[in-house]
Amino acid sequence: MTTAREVAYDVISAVRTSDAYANLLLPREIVRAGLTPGDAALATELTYGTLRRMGTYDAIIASAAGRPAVEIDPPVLDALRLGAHQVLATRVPAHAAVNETVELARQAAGRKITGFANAVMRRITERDEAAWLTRVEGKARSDDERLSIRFAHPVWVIRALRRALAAEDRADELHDLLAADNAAPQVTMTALPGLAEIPADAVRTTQSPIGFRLGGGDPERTVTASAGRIRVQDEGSQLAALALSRALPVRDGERWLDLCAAPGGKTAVLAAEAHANGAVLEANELSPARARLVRQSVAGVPGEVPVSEEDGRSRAGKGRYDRILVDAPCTGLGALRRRPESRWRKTPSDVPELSALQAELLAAAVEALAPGGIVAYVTCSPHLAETAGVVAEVERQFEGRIAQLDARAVVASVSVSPIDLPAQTDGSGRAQLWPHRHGTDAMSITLLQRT
Ligand SMILES: C[S@@+](CC[C@H](N)C(=O)[O-])C[C@H]1O[C@@H](n2cnc3c(N)ncnc32)[C@H](O)[C@@H]1O
Repeated sequence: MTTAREVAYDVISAVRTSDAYANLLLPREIVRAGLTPGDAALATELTYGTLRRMGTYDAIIASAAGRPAVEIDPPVLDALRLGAHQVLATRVPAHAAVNETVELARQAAGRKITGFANAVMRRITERDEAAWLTRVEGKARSDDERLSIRFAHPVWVIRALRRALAAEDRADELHDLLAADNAAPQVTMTALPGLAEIPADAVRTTQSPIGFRLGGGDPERTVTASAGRIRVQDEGSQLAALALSRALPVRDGERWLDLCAAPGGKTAVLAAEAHANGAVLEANELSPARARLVRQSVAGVPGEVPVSEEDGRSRAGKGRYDRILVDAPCTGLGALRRRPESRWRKTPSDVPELSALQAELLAAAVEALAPGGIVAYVTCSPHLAETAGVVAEVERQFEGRIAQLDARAVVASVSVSPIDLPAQTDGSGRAQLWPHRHGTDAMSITLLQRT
């Protein structure tokens, strides 16, 4: 029988050895192991917690082992990371965590490693997390490196997040943001507008008018029972889709396009909004496998949403549209809570490549707008190169032909209760959502209108 710890270990190993995504692999492994709901929750906490805080644990393990983490045999290091997480951040009894870790290390690397694994784990149990942090932070060479160890974010990500907060004069919120990135997000759901009701016993979200959280029970069961009209979706994604559909009153017969649609969460909201307001929606997704997810996502909405499988840069110009969503491929630095390993995988060199593609997708969308049409440029990254930088470049390209709408005012008008969206120091209308401030992914929303 496979235990919760073994499932967590296998997923953590697969993330390292085969670039697996924990959020996709873990649910499959939980089913395969036949874990009870309690053990499934434990496996999830252990996997996500260990992967998120890996940088911190590596510094602690290195100190306890007296050698850099990179010099430890990787399968053994994975076991120690999982062990450190249990000892320092969960209520798993220390002796159980030590024994299990030594056993995992033995299975991975043989008997000869048990003495080492045992010694490192015992040393880790000698201090609590706060004492370890004080000790390992003392070795940092800069303030950013200290933050990097304490909050388990790479230094370049910390700098990018600080700059994005400073762009709205809120750099003092950096610690809150980094802490929020390390907490498990609550499961938020959406009832597609006009097609499903928010359950009476649910807690409504305070910003999105179509969002809620279940008081208890299984979200998947609610989704299935609704025939796809209730979906799991971050509240920020709900606001981003509504910012486009509700920016201006909808005229009958408007044509809408979702240019980078998969897996289709925002497509489903747009499809429901289009259906309710007499507009027609088309969707597009480059990856055929992911385009299938988009088709599934709109299955619960009456009417047809054709889904093409093309490069958005050439697809956009095949029509004239009144509203286009460009929810562009991005670094995902705004969704670190959800994808625990991603912060360690992304590199600064991903940014220029992605921002070049983002600018091309946005330019193609602007080109395809009918007069008066609007494009919502959305990223689940707050990195300024992917947000303000891309928009500034496209504004230069289309000078005199596009105007920026006040996305902050639109999001505020959609929001159920007052929402804290400070002005951007660049004077733009961009709305930036944050995990620590809004409880959402860090979505950036810009609205551009063709004049
Ligand atoms: C951020 S995701 C979109 C999320 C989606 N809007 C949702 O809410 O579920 C970006 C998508 O763009 C797709 N993509 C990447 N390059 C593309 C391109 N050149 N043209 C169209 N889609 C692209 C990716 O496969 C990915 O599915």
